[in-house]
Amino acid sequence: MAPARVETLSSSGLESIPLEYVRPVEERPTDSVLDLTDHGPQLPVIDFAGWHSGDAEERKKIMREIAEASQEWGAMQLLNHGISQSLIARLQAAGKAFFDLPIKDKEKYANDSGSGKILGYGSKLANNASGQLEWEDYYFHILWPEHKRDVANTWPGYPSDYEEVTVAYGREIRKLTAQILGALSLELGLEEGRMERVLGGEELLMELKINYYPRCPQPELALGVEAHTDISALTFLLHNMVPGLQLFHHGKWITAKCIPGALILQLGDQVEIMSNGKYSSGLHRGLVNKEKVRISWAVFCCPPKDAVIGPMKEMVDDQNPPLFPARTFQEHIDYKLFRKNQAKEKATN
Ligand SMILES: Oc1cc(O)c2c(c1)O[C@H](c1ccc(O)c(O)c1)[C@@H](O)[C@H]2O
Ligand SMILES: O=C(O)CCC(=O)C(=O)O
Repeated sequence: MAPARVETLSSSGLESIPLEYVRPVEERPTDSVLDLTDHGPQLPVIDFAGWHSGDAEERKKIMREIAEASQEWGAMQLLNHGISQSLIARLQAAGKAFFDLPIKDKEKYANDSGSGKILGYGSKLANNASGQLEWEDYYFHILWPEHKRDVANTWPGYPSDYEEVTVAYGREIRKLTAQILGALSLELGLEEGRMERVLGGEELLMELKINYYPRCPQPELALGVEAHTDISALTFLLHNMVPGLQLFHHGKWITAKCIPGALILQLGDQVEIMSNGKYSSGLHRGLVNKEKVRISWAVFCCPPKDAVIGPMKEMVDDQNPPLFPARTFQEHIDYKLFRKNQAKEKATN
């Protein structure tokens, strides 16, 4: 049976959400997500404008800021990242046009996430004992490299420019990925191309997940995405200027400000593992609200599934023993997304 779409629930006019969406008390959002008046700590904002200026000092300053944000927050907002705002606007218009289709048309692209087939249109299935669900529907497909994307069978066929704009956006994100991995490598005292090579070089994989968070009648009880760290190496995130992303920082959930033109960069587990904990994979979650639909576009940059990722040898010595076991990316996915071999992992970690 096809899982219930959150959009169907939302548009049915119900006043209270089904029990599966009610989070345990300790997970519920306590602060109002729309209260952005707090003058407390905020996600670092890094201006990338000087990166291409040819000024070596300017580039060093940006690299330092990226490394500091990666240690302190595991996330940052990037301004003047080099991706044109018109391309971003077209990408977002295409994704929104797809989700604006009637549900029956989107169902033609439905995935089978219960069998581990997550490509296509889907909604989260419970993968834990408590059976908790997230208040979102999504579309998930491979973006890069070209030979791994099956546009005809796994990408939205509507709107007609979806493929053109999404491919163009993927190309830009791939360039930015190389720049960020270069900065992170140099800041660890490594050669610029080191981390990109470990992550597969030309075979580095990028996946796009469009998160669609319908209006929720009881946002104080639900979560759009539950608290997690990304399994990827890097995640680049765009959104439709509706607040909702929260980062866990020094024991507190901080709502990311919506900054026009900014791209949010989230560090994932693979970078934390490779750097042996020098960089951190930021814990984050997504809230929902009563008034507005929220949409976000996450590009997950990952190693190929069979790549074995562990702490890089330069990061390990007598004073810095390995903090993580080496394992294939597929093993990491199975453990974190599908909770396979959990008992074994618990016993060995
Ligand atoms: O490469 C990644 C990195 C991630 O951080 C995630 C991902 C893939 O996929 C998750 C996902 C997508 C679709 C589903 O049906 C899932 O059960 C999980 C995604 O949410 C994310 O954490
Ligand atoms: O929508 C967001 O802001 C966060 C999305 C996210 O964390 C995810 O898709 O893994």
